[in-house]
Amino acid sequence: MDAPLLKERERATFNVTELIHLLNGSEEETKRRKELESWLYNNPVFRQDDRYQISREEVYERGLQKTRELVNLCRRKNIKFDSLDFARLNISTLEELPFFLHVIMFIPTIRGQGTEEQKRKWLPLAEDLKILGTYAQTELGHGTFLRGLETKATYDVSSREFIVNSPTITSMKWWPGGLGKTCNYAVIAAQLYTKGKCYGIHMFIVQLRSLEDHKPLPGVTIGDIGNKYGFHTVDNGFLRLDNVRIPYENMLMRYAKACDYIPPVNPKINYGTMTSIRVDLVKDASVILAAASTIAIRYSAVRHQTEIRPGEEPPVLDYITQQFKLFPQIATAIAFHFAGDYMHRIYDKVQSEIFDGHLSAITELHGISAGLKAFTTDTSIAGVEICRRACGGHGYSNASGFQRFYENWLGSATYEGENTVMYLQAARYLFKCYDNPKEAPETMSYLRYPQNKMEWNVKSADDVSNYATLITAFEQRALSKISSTAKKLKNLTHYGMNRNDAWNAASVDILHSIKAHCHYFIVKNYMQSLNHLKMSSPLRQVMTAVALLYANYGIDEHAGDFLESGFMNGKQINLVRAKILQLLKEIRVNAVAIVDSFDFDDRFLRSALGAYDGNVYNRLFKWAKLSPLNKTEVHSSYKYLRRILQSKL
Ligand SMILES: CCCCCCCC/C=C\CCCC(=O)SCCNC(=O)CCNC(=O)[C@H](O)C(C)(C)COP(=O)(O)OP(=O)(O)OC[C@H]1O[C@@H](n2cnc3c(N)ncnc32)[C@H](O)[C@@H]1OP(=O)(O)O
Ligand SMILES: Cc1cc2nc3c(=O)[nH]c(=O)nc-3n(C[C@H](O)[C@H](O)[C@H](O)COP(=O)(O)OP(=O)(O)OC[C@H]3O[C@@H](n4cnc5c(N)ncnc54)[C@H](O)[C@@H]3O)c2cc1C
Repeated sequence: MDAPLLKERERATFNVTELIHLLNGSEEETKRRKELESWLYNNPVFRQDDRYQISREEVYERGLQKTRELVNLCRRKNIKFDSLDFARLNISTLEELPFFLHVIMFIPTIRGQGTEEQKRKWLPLAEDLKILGTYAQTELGHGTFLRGLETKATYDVSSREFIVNSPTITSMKWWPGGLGKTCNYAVIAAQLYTKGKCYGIHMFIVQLRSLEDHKPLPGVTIGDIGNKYGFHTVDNGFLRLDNVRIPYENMLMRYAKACDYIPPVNPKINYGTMTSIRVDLVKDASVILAAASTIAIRYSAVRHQTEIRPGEEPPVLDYITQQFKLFPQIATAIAFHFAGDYMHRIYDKVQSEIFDGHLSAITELHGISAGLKAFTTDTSIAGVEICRRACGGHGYSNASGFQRFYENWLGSATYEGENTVMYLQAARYLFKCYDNPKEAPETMSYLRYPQNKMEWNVKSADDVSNYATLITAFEQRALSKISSTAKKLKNLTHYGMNRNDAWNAASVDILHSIKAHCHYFIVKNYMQSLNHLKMSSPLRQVMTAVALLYANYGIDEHAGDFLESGFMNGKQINLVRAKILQLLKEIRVNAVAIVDSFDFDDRFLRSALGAYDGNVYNRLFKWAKLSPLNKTEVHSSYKYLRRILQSKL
């Protein structure tokens, strides 16, 4: 163990194990998670970290090898795909496997939208991996605008079949994970046509490849869409269907019937699978940012550079600017951890209502999950990059471990709902509640009260250490944005603009409003979660400092909003900034211990900079020697170099 990290750990003022169990939910949860991880990481197939030295094809092949090992493990240990245990295993693999769409979207869509008969037929096949499916909704021409999707499923009454067709090049399915080479089935989103009338998007189970030799079936043109920023193990694919016939029973009909069409009670119930992933992405944002913070903090405690006082080369973690970069990332990761817990609670509650036939809450769930998905993924993507940059040159090396997180996580601003679109969807719900405050859910209860002007009763740095005053600050900032935007929308329509054009004209203000609302919700949920949790006083002192940092940092980051709302003045902003510096100093002694509490296995981080023992430089050198260029002392391309060296200019 590198001495600096040892010293850092000895200085901690709280019990790391207590925080590990708190973040995991309990000691039993911690034990179970570590047991699952050990099964995974003790398998050499999962220890391959030479992924940047092999080709895309080899990376894909490794992905299938890992899939095989994961599936065998699940079978040996009787771990079901819809279990919490599998979810833990999945995040430990960073869900990079070619078949993960099968688990996170194909099966859930059948489970959520199939009739009992359809579930009896398809779920055993899917859960036993007799078939491998993906979720094929996005097309070359449309990903966001689902009502604009062009794939057609036309009901042929005479044969009791659907004819599924890609009428144009833009109607080709494009992006679905595992579609290119892995999956032999898909749930296809298509416009349902019956008796000459279009009834909108419905989901259809379509076989794409032979179960005998995996060759594409007649009428199916299919393949990989090529290299991307990340998810190199995943064969995101394209699919063109040329009048492929499927049985009537292959349309998922829990909520709608095709023959003599019966519409779903709420047409958006077909969008339910996307909502479930958005809910997961909130917690994933916490995991990704916590992993990046772990790497950056441990490295910053080991990396000594330049001088504060002559003759002393301190760990870069002693620089206040380094603390100002990194400690808010730790705080954000914990804030999003609690937001993810909240999202899962709400999701489970609404899901049980839906299964009882009450669909009213799906709009609220959509409004909340769309906003938090956008807010937490945007923020965590930026946070990972802050962590990487804080590690200087070695942060730029693949040996740092950042690229694996960053390249996969970058996509979260786009997949499962492009973030701007998700913000605007959440805003649509927020402004509806603003106009009808009595219908506002608990997360928007502040809209119910008269918007009386308030001033922040803050006179000293101590006042910005009070959860209630901080929550009020974020509430007033959000209210100020929402009410001024609502006024703008009203004026636009008052002077003759129609509602849609007014919405578009005010959409930048609308974006600011929903982001302010999400920020308020995260702060409030974070602080209320800590208040409800039992913990020792040393740990509560640390967690309080981190939560206060999250809130005060948020005020400083958006000071203009808080001043514009008239709720705060310049003097109070300076009190906030003073508080931030005081909190950085307070957190410094525990920084390494806090990231130790995230409890990431080195084999998950795969980082020469963030390994638990802090043995950075030997790990960097060992990693560099793996470079394919170092297989020989003189590279075979020397022949070109020699000509360059011998050529005359
Ligand atoms: C690295 C570690 C972790 C990695 C983890 C990786 C996991 C995932 C990785 C990859 C998988 C990615 C899979 C995909 O990307 S699948 C495809 C995702 N696609 C989308 O999300 C499409 C986004 N577009 C839409 O959802 C819709 O087009 C829309 C933007 C919502 C608009 O829909 P529409 O035009 O029909 O609706 P309107 O705007 O006219 O009206 C909105 C009303 O509908 C209600 N609504 C909309 N969506 C929903 C929903 N999902 N649930 C419930 N209700 C919904 C909305 O509330 C409005 O209701 P109102 O009452 O106001 O009319
Ligand atoms: C890694 C990855 C994996 C994926 N996996 C799958 C999968 O398994 N299955 C699947 O079906 N799809 C998948 N997708 C596709 C993904 O869901 C879509 O790319 C996503 O929904 C965005 O749609 P789009 O590409 O059409 O973007 P667009 O909507 O075309 O976005 C382009 C720009 O237009 C803006 N814009 C669009 N509409 C509006 C609006 N109404 N108001 C304001 N601005 C707007 C957006 O903000 C954005 O800036 C995946 C994508 C990625 C990157």
